[in-house]
This record gives sequence, structure tokens and C-alpha cells, in this order.
Amino acid sequence: MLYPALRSSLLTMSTTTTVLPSSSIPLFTTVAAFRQWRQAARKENKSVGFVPTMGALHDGHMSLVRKSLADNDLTVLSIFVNPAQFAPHEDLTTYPRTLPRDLEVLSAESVSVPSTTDSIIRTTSAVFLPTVQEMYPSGIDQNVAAQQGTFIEVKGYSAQMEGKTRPSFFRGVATVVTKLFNAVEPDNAYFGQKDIQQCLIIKRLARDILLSHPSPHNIHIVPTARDPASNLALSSRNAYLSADGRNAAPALYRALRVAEQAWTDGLTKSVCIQRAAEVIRETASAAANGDLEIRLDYIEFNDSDSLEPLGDVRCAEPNSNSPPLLLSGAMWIGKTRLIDNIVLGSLESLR
Ligand SMILES: Nc1ncnc2c1ncn2[C@@H]1O[C@H](COP(=O)(O)OP(=O)(O)OP(=O)(O)O)[C@@H](O)[C@H]1O
Ligand SMILES: CC(C)(CO)[C@@H](O)C(=O)[O-]
Ligand code: BAL
Repeated sequence: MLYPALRSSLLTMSTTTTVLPSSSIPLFTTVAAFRQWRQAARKENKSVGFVPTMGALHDGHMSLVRKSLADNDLTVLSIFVNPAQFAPHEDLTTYPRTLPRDLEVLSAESVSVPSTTDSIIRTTSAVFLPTVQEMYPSGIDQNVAAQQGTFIEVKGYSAQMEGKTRPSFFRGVATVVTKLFNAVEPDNAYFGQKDIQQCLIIKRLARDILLSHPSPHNIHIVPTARDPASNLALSSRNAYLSADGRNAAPALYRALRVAEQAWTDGLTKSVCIQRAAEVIRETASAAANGDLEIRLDYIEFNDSDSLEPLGDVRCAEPNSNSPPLLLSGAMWIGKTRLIDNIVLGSLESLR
């Protein structure tokens, strides 16, 4: 427990600018108020784990929270729908915003960790809910050409894979994550494998700018949480799907698994991708009867170090020095774009 007096005064301070739902977890909307909480944690020598999110929490987010609760004395989760990572034609305005429910879900989550005498129950210690003005003091225009102020670009890693369809996406992510890291100064940070390119870009960013809080090796990649019945990767954007869309959505992971099998059978990359594309085509033609438009955006194999696509090669003998391969893809279900991936190798060896 952090100084109760400080906690309650911070709670009051943090609620002066925005009307927030009531919550058993302290909520902070300003960097200044949050920094006082962080300072108190540092004085108490408590380790701080950080889970950045855009809200609309689901069990994928909660798997990151549980890992952070298990690893750290204190856990902070942020909810911020970051305008800079949405292109002007994307879904910033309709992105699901479910704060009251998010806070309920978070309050209910706990992890029991062994202690010298008994066990300790840990719950989330703070939620950081900054406003757009707080995160972008120079303002933020979704049109990159009109932007003013400071932005972070991770060059050479942001144009492949997701960057082909979303060219400014990682600039927006790298910028906001740098700001969040500066505000929170976590010892450990947790990101989901579902957004694998994001994880690797953030690790690279931390290495390149010599970040200490968190240090690159304290940026952890947590495996993708899936719907147990269909294997669909959990995602906030699944909320956009109709019942028919929901039935079709697991095809992306099925397609990736087909490509993975073809790869381990020794077929060339292009054949693996064709086989995966066939799975999506079959799903699309079945769904077309119900008027739902389904389209593959891409399936690709990339080197996890350089993020460059593989040439049209076959699976080589695994070499203990070679970095894992990324097999990833995206598909459109109507206006909803879903992503997924398989890491061919161990998550722990991703740099
Ligand atoms: N199924 C999942 N398993 C593990 N981590 C996940 C999963 N889905 C999202 N995350 C992670 O949660 C963090 C916050 O993600 P975010 O709030 O954007 O949710 P999301 O479900 O990825 O949303 P979107 O539908 O917009 O992609 C990110 O690190 C993301 O990779
Ligand atoms: C990391 C992140 C919170 C930055 O806005 C976002 O891209 C996400 O939720 O994956
Ligand atoms: N989880 C990635 C956030 C986005 O697609 O904007």
C-alpha cells in the first residue's frame, strides 16, 4: 500500500479535469500527478511493471496484467487511444471505449505470489488515463504532413509487414510509447505477441535511445491469448464483427497454421503463402453468400532481426544462431482489419 494520505490526495488531484468512473484503483489523468505516485513507489523501493493499452480490455490484455502482477511489486496500466497511430481514414472515432467496464475488469484481477511467510495477493496499483492534450502538448494532427512537434521514427523497421498498409502507424506507436515510458519509468513493460512487429520495434527503440526504464531486455513479449473454441486471437477490434464476421475471423490463424505446416514440410515460401491464401479464399467465397466481403491483406515470412521478407526459399536446417522467423498476416472482414502471427522459434530469443 502506498502512503494512504498521498494516495487519496492524488486521487482527488487526478479527477479534477475529467469526470471519471469510480474505481478502487487510483486513477491519474496527468503526468504530474502520476509522477508523484511513481516517486513514492521509488522511495518505497517497489518494482513497477507497466502494461500500455488502448482500453476495451479483454483477456489478452489481462494476460499481460497477470504477468506484470506476478513479476513486479506494483503494476500500472495505461489506457490511451493514441490519435497519432491512426491514419485519417482509420477508426479513431469509432474505436471501442469502455472505461467503466475496463476498470471493473481490472479491479477484479488479482495474482497470488508466494512470500517468505505466506502469500501476497497483488492487484493493479494505478491506472494512467492521460488526455490527448497531456500526451501531445504541441497538439496532434492525424495527417503526418500537418504535424508539428516531436515524433519518434524507428527507421528501417516500420515499412514492412503492418507498415505496408499502415505507413505512419509505427511512427505514432513509437512516439506515444516513448512518452508513456518517460511518464511511467517502469522497471518492466509488457506487450502482446499479437502485435509482434510493435514488440520488436519497441525493443529496438529502447536499444537505440539507450533507454533505462525499461531497459530493452525488460520489455517482455507475452504470447497471444486466443478464444479457446476457435483460436481467434483476442483483439479489441473483434467487437466490430457481426456474427458472420466472427465465424469467418478464425480463418486467419488457420491460414497461418497451414503456411507453417507447408514450411515445415519443406515447401518454398511462395507455395506456403499460396496455400494460406487458399484458406482465406475458401472462407471468403463461403461468406460471400451472406454478403460479407472478406479479403486477405497479406501473409508473409520475415526475418525477426531485420524484418525483411524472406526470399522464395525453403526451410533451412535450424541453426542455433539464426533468429526466429515471423509468419504473419492480416485480413479484412468487411471494414474490420485483423492481424495475427506465428513465431517460428522461441519468443524468448526475439531481440
Ligand atoms: N490476444 C492478445 N494476446 C496477448 N496480448 C494482446 C492480445 N491482444 C492485444 N494484446 C496486447 O495488449 C496491448 C494493448 O493492445 P490494444 O489495447 O491495442 O488491444 P488490441 O486488442 O491489440 O486492439 P486492436 O484490436 O486495436 O489491435 C498490446 O501490447 C497488445 O499486443
Ligand atoms: C502500445 C499501444 C498502447 C500504443 O498506443 C498500442 O499500439 C497497443 O495497444 O498495442
Ligand atoms: N494493438 C495495435 C493497436 C492498433 O492497431 O492501433
